[in-house]
Amino acid sequence: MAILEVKNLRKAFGAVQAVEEISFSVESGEVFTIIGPNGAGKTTTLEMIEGMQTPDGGSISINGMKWDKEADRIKTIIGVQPQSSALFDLLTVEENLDLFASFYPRSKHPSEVLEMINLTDHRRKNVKSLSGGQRQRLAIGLAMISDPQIIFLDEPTTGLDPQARRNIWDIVLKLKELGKTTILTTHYMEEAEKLSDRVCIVDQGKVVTLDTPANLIDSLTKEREVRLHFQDGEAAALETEQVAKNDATVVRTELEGSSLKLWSVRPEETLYGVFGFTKERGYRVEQVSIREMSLEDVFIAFTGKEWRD
Ligand SMILES: Nc1ncnc2c1ncn2[C@@H]1O[C@H](COP(=O)(O)OP(=O)(O)OP(=O)(O)O)[C@@H](O)[C@H]1O
Repeated sequence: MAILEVKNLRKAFGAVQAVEEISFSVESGEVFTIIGPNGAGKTTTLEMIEGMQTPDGGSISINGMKWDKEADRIKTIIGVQPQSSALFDLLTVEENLDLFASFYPRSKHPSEVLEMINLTDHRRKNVKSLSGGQRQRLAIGLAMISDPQIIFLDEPTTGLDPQARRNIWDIVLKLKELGKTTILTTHYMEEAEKLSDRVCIVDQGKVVTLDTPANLIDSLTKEREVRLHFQDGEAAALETEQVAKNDATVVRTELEGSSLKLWSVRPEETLYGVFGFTKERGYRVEQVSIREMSLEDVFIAFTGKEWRD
């Protein structure tokens, strides 16, 4: 069942069309990730769904409810961690959670949230003494305190080191186990690929593609890059390139010194052929790799833009 439905969403700031045409629906229990270049309209889209910006056009339905009619009820089922969170620096972690819990008629017990965000041992620390990753985990905890069904996380891992990022991934996975729906934006492809049930790529205020990470990767060309490095130098690589060029599975080749790159539609078959030849000649190949396509390749293919990490 779709818990969130967004149709033909539009928003301009003066002459800037931040969101031009965004439509998607999110199923209950999904981790749904929006990625896109800087200024693509991700935050504006999230803020409209969260009720913080009014769309110029289009519709938003959250569990069948609309902002103009049932704002109070919508607020009880969503939790928001904005890109820059306002935490009370002079209060402790636990006091921040207690305070936010007091805003809601029903909330989770702060100790339960502390466990989920792995801050139980730090609960008596002042927020100002927390690390960046701990602050971000607390911000997510505050979004979770009302036990919402849908949680919005806007770039929760930006600027964090790899370990702190992984700690946040653990929280997203725990939320999924609890059957919550998570709407995420991120600048890290690895994160989108690892956590998301579906990924929506937006560019210039429009959805350019939307599917599971695996389907998006499969939708790319079937060519894979095969790399070989020859111990016997350039001549061996050159000779092998000539043979590979006549192989029907090889689409194109590139030679760089003793390294040979082959783009193949059936890498395994290509390698059988190549190794048949190198064995016959007694050439030694010291490194072989097949580069798999990633979400980053999908991003580049659909937006024509390089990804920045
Ligand atoms: N309040 C505002 N006033 C004027 N322009 C705005 C405002 N908010 C966003 N914009 C513009 O709208 C466009 C989309 O911005 P938005 O923040 O939604 O993009 P984003 O995809 O979230 O970018 P980033 O990845 O950098 O966070 C940008 O050109 C931005 O400068």
